[in-house]
Amino acid sequence: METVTAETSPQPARKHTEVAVGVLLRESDGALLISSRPEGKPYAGYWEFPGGKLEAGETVEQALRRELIEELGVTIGTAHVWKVTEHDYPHALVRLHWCKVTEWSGDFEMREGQQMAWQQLPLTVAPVLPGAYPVLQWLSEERGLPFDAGYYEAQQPRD
Ligand SMILES: Nc1nc2c([nH]c(=O)n2[C@@H]2O[C@H](COP(=O)(O)OP(=O)(O)OP(=O)(O)O)[C@@H](O)[C@H]2O)c(=O)[nH]1
Repeated sequence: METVTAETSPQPARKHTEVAVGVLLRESDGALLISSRPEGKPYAGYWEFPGGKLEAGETVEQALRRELIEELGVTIGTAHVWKVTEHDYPHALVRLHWCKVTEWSGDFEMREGQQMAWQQLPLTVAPVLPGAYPVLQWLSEERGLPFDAGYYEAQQPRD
């Protein structure tokens, strides 16, 4: 009888987790809103763009609007998907739907005990979630700024 080992047995395809992410841009100076991941989540303390997973039946825009109310207390205006990326983490295979957001109302409140920062590029907060690097690269290119993934990699915690 053939022995099937963990290495040779077929792996079921991993299902994508769909995530809506907002790139909030401040009109006065083009700063980006970055927030830290709350305690209790994978990658707690890492900096990311605010957002979260789509719930059943939601569009990306609906999920993003809900998440930003839940996390930050602000209600966004219209949001359209700008880019879509994928990232394979040990805890999940995520598909990130990135939306630029220039209009919102309400005062920022850190409803999950996280921190937020308005930042120019390159970011000075660390560490940053690796799944956000492609967007940092595109935003840098739009602004005619260099992008160096090594700068962000060097700030990742080591085992
Ligand atoms: N919000 C956000 N998530 C990101 C970014 N980059 C990135 O790889 N992700 C990944 O996308 C997933 C988002 O899930 P989440 O845990 O923040 O979502 P959520 O708030 O709905 O979580 P929960 O319902 O499990 O509490 C995580 O696996 C996270 O690692 C980013 O810039 N922003």
